[in-house]
Amino acid sequence: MAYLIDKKEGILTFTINREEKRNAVNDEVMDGLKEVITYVKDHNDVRFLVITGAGEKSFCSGGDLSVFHALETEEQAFGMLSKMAGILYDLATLPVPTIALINGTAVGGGCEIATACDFRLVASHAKAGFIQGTLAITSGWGGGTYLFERGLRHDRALKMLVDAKPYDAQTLYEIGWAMRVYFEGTKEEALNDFIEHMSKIHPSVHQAYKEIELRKWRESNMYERVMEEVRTCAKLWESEAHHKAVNSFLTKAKK
Ligand SMILES: CC[C@@H](C(=O)O)C(=O)SCCNC(=O)CCNC(=O)[C@H](O)C(C)(C)COP(=O)(O)OP(=O)(O)OC[C@H]1O[C@@H](n2cnc3c(N)ncnc32)[C@H](O)[C@@H]1OP(=O)(O)O
Repeated sequence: MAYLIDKKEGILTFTINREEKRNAVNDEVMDGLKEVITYVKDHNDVRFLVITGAGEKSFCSGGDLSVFHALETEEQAFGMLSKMAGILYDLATLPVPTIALINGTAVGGGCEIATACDFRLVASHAKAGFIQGTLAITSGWGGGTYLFERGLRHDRALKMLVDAKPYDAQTLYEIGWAMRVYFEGTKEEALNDFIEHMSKIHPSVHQAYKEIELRKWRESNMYERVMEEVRTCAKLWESEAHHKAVNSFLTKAKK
């Protein structure tokens, strides 16, 4: 199975389970993520939604290029990008705190998933970056739009996007993208430590604080802004430069 779902004591954990592909996102992962988000929306027994990746190497390496490389035109790319952008918008607007438990490398769309979450807990060996620029595209799942909403200094957020390279955990903490870096123990221990105090607060309080942020997003047309980001990426997607870069990654991997 491309993903695992676990629910214990109000913590719903979604694990991308494609270690051999560095937890790249395919349609099955997208559909699984949609399923858990819908569950959280429709039930009141979830206090925290946690997203993580299987193994220690990777949180998520973004879209599965071996699958999505088949999408050639702007229109075809828009279909895939807008599907995942819609899922991440639903994730970002959930009424419960969401936590990206970053157990390893988070690049491309993986960095977007993490940025759509409220909190980013990062393993000290992990790296993260919006590497889409190296493929001659921008972020296309809304991640750029979320990054500018996450309170990082504007120059740091913009640099992270235009650098298009993975940053180490210390740098991610210094620029304000990572909330905490964990150095020892398991990721589960790091998570438990992180939510210990929050768990004691009544869920209605968490919900009320999240609503404050969501009100601001609705007023500033957040959904429309995310979809504009998707359109921009879809336009770049059909360029020769993009297809050449992806082809080069896929053929390099096979050598
Ligand atoms: C499509 C949406 C778009 C968006 O809107 O954001 C994106 O997500 S674009 C970004 C797509 N992602 C990438 O470009 C990252 C590609 N991967 C890597 O750079 C590296 O794999 C890594 C994540 C830094 C890990 O490096 P390493 O540990 O050295 O592993 P390998 O490179 O050897 O990979 C092992 C294995 O996994 C396959 N793989 C990795 N990432 C992807 C991917 N995103 N899509 C498909 N396959 C991927 C890689 O090809 C290797 O496969 P095999 O050769 O068959 O073992």
